[in-house]
This record gives sequence, structure tokens and C-alpha cells, in this order.
Amino acid sequence: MALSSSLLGVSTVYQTPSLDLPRRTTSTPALSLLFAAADKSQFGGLRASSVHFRPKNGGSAVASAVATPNSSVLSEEAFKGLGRFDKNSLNVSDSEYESDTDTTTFSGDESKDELAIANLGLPRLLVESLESRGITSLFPIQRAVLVPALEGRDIIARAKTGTGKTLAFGIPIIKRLSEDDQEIRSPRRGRLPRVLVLAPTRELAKQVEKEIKDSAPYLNTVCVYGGVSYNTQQNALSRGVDVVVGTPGRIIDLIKSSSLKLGEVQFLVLDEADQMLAVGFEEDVEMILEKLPTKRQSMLFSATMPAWVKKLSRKYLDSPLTIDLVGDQDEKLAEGIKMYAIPTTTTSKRTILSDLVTVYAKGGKAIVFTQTKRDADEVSVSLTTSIASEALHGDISQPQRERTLNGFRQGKFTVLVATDVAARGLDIPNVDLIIHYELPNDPETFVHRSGRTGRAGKEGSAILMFTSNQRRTVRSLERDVGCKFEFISPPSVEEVLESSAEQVVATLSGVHPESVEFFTPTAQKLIEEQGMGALAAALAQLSGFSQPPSSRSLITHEQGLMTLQLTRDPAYSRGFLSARSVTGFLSDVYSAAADELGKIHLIADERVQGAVFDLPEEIAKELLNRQTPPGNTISKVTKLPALQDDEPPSDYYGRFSNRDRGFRGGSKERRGFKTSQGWGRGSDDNDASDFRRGGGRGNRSDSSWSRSSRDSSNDWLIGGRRSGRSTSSGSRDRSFGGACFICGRSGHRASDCPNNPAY
Ligand SMILES: Nc1ncnc2c1ncn2[C@@H]1O[C@H](COP(=O)(O)OP(=O)(O)OP(=O)(O)O)[C@@H](O)[C@H]1O
Repeated sequence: MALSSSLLGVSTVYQTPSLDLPRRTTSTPALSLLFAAADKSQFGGLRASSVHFRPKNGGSAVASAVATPNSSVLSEEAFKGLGRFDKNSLNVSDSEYESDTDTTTFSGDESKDELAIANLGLPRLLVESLESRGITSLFPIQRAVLVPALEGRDIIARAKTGTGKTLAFGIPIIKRLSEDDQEIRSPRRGRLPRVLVLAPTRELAKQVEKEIKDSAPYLNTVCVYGGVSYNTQQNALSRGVDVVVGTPGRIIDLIKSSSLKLGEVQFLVLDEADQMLAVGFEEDVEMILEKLPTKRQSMLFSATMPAWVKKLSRKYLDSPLTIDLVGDQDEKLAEGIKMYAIPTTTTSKRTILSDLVTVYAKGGKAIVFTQTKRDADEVSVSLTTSIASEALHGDISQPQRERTLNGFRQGKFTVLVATDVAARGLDIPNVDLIIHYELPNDPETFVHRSGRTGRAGKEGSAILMFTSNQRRTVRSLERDVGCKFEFISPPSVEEVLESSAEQVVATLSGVHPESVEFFTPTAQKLIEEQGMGALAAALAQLSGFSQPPSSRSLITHEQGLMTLQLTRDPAYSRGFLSARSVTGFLSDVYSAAADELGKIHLIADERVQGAVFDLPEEIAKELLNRQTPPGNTISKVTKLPALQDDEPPSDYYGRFSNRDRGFRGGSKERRGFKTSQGWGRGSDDNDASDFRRGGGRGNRSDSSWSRSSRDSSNDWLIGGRRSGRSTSSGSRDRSFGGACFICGRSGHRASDCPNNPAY
């Protein structure tokens, strides 16, 4: 069957090789739908063929567009950037159905106007309400779903986070309800719902209901979920309803109490179906599906297709069309999300966190993800001393969760610290930054967490905090998610101050002119008396820096430490700079510095003979005043240069990576439930690594120096300072586990070494 239509001036072919669609007549012209015979795909176990298209700027791309007689898959590439393709540039061909297959063409330049929501033949009220919310043209998943949904087909769909899946099913359902509906102006009291949307979490259910309500205020929508009283929901249902959105547990309760009757449901939507499984709703979902009329249209949205979801679709969906806008694309994240990764230690995490928020969220909204409810509480409390923040997790009462989310949406506080379940599917506009405070349990969770930013085509950043023993997992994550992290170091004090000042300046425009007027005489007087300093003092006070910040290590971010850099002119050196020569140099210049030396890293740039190292602030300042031998320069650094130890050594990584242990095999391990160093909590304390020595590329074979296991953090501890230390003097750890930098033997410090001339 080939269904050709002219939509919006675009010549389209709806090619359904051996399908006899349960076709409904619709006045809306069909959007182009491309699909061809298929074989095997990751998503649906289908057969594959391809869509070829030719971008205007040359080159070519191939995206899979696959189908079986019972289902088909459509790649996002087929729809992406229609405006960028030449006329006749998009061809669909299929060997098996070649003779039946026409070529579908998009004439690139017309698409923007002609794909406008106003031109789709949607109900006027729907168009108006969408436009009033800035929704003027369809997103790709919406374009892909619209026609088959209007045709009455069952659909399985997958698209990246934040790409508009709710309206993908919302728009066609609203249109269909409105078309059928003669009752819009005089809705019948007590009418039974025609649409049922199941969502795995309360927040998601509320969000979906809101999106439908905002789009079609003339429809009666009710959201039902647990944790709140039954009465309001029962009353709303008894008044008559068009759309019910809810979580499975409460829906079952309402069915049992006969408050909810599903006998007239025409449309079923299962949103985030895989999450239903994750949160243990599978039995409830099946029970509900059993209660629905068999003659209905079903749409299932799911990021992944675990066996249960496949079973559901086989059992409860009728010849579903599969629309997969992610497919085998390596990049699973929406475009526009900049990915960063930052090495941390357990002890430094919290200090770093507030600085990261200050520098990377730039005063906007941030969500911090923790693994446990307790962590969410603790992190939120510790942040609150510097940045307004609240926690969101399953132990918080429903009304409080709603207040928290509303407060966050309205910008009453800027940092939400959340667990995964609480934040799944949340659509909060304009979240600028996501911080993975703990590694997620699996790649899918990482995608979902990160997808809370960069929504609806906007930009955002995501930062992954990891400890040294999680480095390999970070690399696995890059492969699994198809992203590339930019490795960053903790923001320097200067960057934090600069960002804070910028944010304070940005808030000044919000001060009411009348208030400004009131304060002007005082300001004038101040400036006359103190000049620019008065304004600077005001900015410092508003930024929360009335006291100067103590210096911090750029390597470990510990307070009270300063990171210095030693560079050596090659003309003056006999060999390459090594950790040992740094300590030797320091003991010559200022022996206290050698004694108190923290971590040392060699600079990666091989043209530079240099190293960075930590010292207690006072000692560092003193060292900076000392005379250094010719050819050696010591300076304070505000940004770490690339270090030799930045990357996990590839030989180790290749040999011991999770991949070799079946990480990519779809096993539980791949999903991250049990790798010891990988997904999940595991041990994220790398204090042990502080006692390691060895590790730079040049030193790896030097076994006498290496106390490290194969996943060494590559951090060198020379001189024996532990990273847990936070003050600049005293408290030296006498149970020293490192090696003496003078004689190389373990168990004592350089200052205690019998070979130390100063001993
Ligand atoms: N066509 C459109 N034009 C502009 N904005 C849109 C459009 N469609 C949806 N949006 C907005 O994009 C945001 C993301 O939509 P939605 O929450 O449906 O995404 P999603 O794909 O379900 O995300 P997730 O997978 O994270 O749940 C919402 O704020 C929505 O209002």
C-alpha cells in the first residue's frame, strides 16, 4: 500500500510495503513517513535498509530506516535539519520493495514555514495555546509520530531527552479528541476518560498532565498519583474527564474503588515504559492494560527496550510502528550539552561542588545528582551555606516535593540536589548545569540525568565528578554514550571570585529604581570618600566574600594549600625533570618546602621541563620569596597546565577495562549493577592512592617506586602529606606510608631520613 499525500506543499510518500494499516480517515494531510524493509536493529530486532541523503554542503550521510511488516523504524537523521537539504536529496530505497518504492523528496527551503504548527490543520485553540507557549513548529519526534498517530497506528517511539516526546503523542491525541468531540462547548458531566497516560513517577505524571492541559485547556484533564488524598482525585474524576494521567499504583487503587472506569479509553500512552520496570510497576501496568478496551490506539515511549517492554508491546500493541530517532547513533545525548569531567577525591568533592556551580551555572539553575537520599540531604545542607539549594528524593513528602519543584522552577533557589528516581523525566526549563556528584548506575541514567539540561534545543553543561579509581568507568561511559568529556580542574579562587562578581553585577539590574534612588545619596557620599574601593567592597560583600578566600590546591582542591609550578630551562639541566629532582631541588632551596610537599605532577608538554606541586600556603609564599638557582623558575599557578597524569595509561586501560570483562555485552555488568570500579557506588574514596608513588609515564617501570595497584591514581605523594589535611601547618602524619625522597626507602619522611644532611 502506498499512500501519497501532499502535506504543506511537501511531496510525500507513505510507503507501507506489506502493511494494511488500520487506517482512519483524517482531514490532516500526512507528513512524510519514510520506511522500508528491515532486518535487524538494536532497538527492535528488525531488518534494516537505509535512507541516503545529501546535505547541501556536500558529503553524504546514511541513516537507518528500517521496518518489518509489523513495525518500522525511522531515524532522526531523516528529519533533522530539513531546511539544509537540497530538493530531491532525500531518497528512500529498499531492495525488497524496490519496485513499490517511490522517492520521497523534501524541497529544503520551504520546510520551515510549511511545517509550522499553524499549517498542520490542527484545532485553532490548540494552535493558539501552543503558539502562546512559543511552540510554533514541530520537533522531529513530533513530525515523525504525527501522521502514523493520526492514522490510528500503534506506535513504539524513542527519541533523545528533552526533544518533545510529550507533545509527540499529545498533539495527535488532542487533535483526534477535538475532531471527535462535539461536546467541547458543553462537556457531559460524569463522562469517562478517553485517554489514559501512564507515567512512572508522580512528577512526570504531573508534568505530562500540565503539558496536555496547557495545550488544550478546553479538555478536562486529571492527574492521579499516590502520596496525596484520594478525595480530590475522586471528585475530579466524577465530574467527568477527557484525559487521565497517572502513576500505575494510584490508578489501580482508583479502579478498585470504582472511581476510575476505563471502559471508554480510546488512547493509551505508556510514557518512559522502561522506567515502569525500573521502579517495579510491571505488574500494575499489566493489570491496567488488561482492563482497557481492546479497540484502542496505544503508544509506548521508552528509552530502552528491556525484555519486559518488548513483551508488553507484543502482547498489548497492535502491529506497532517503531519510530527510533536515536537508533545506532553513537551520540545518545541531545546536541548542545557540553560535557565535562573532573577528577576529585571524596574529601574535596563538597568544596569543589559549590565552586563548580558558581563558575559553570553562572547564576542559573543547576541540578546535582547523588546516589542516595542521605547524600542528597547532606549535599544540599552543605551547599546551603553558600548557595540556596534544596533536596528532592523519595523520602520527602509529596506536597513538599511539589513545593520544592515549584520553587526551583520559579527560581526561588538555584540548586536542586536530587536522586535519580525523583528527577526522572523532569522538564524544568532553563537548567544550565547538571552535576553528577556520584557516577550514575548505568549509561542510561547518565543520559537521563544529563538530559535535564539542553532541553528543547537549548544549551547546557554537564559535569561528571569522579575519583581516581573510577577513571576507566569514565572512559567506558564515553564509549557507551558516545560523548567526549573535556577534563577540567577545579575552578581557581580567581575564577570563583570573578564569576561571583559577574553574578552579583547581573542581579543589580533587578534592583527597583526607587530603591536605587533611596540609596543614591549614600552611594555618592561613599564614592566621594572612598572612591572605587567602596563599590568593590559592596560587590565583595554581596558575593559572600567579605573575607578573602583561603588559597586552595588546584590539584586536590584542599583549602590551605597553594599550587606552584617549577619550570627549568633545559640548558641548565642535566636530564629530564622528575618527581625526585623536584623534591631535591626544593630541599636545596627551602628544606621546609621539601618536608611539607604535597602532590607533584609533571607537566605533559614535553617541550617544557616542569612540574606542579602543592605546598601549605605560608610555606609556598615563603618559597616564592626565595632566590632560585639560575634556569629555575617557581611561580604560583591559577590554572593547571595539562599534566602527564591526566589520562589513564592506555595500556592499563585496554587490558583491564570493563569492556574486557563483558561491559558492553548487555549483561548486568553493562547495566552497571556490579562492576567493582564501575557504575554504582563502589568505593569512591581514593585516600589510599595518596600513598602511592610512581605513575608518571617515564616512571611506570620503576617498580621500586611503585606501590600502586594497576589502577593507580598516578598521584604521587612525595614527602608524605595526606590529602585529608586541611591546615597549612602542624598535624603531620607520623604514620607515614610513603617513601622517603632522599633514600627512596619507605616508612619515613625525608626530614627523618638518616641520609638527610640536615638530620
Ligand atoms: N515543538 C516544540 N517547540 C518548542 N518547544 C517545544 C516543542 N515541543 C516541546 N517543547 C518543549 O520542550 C520541552 C521538552 O519536552 P518534553 O518534556 O516533552 O521532552 P521529552 O522528550 O519528553 O524529555 P524527557 O525524555 O527528558 O522526558 C518542554 O518544555 C516542551 O514544552
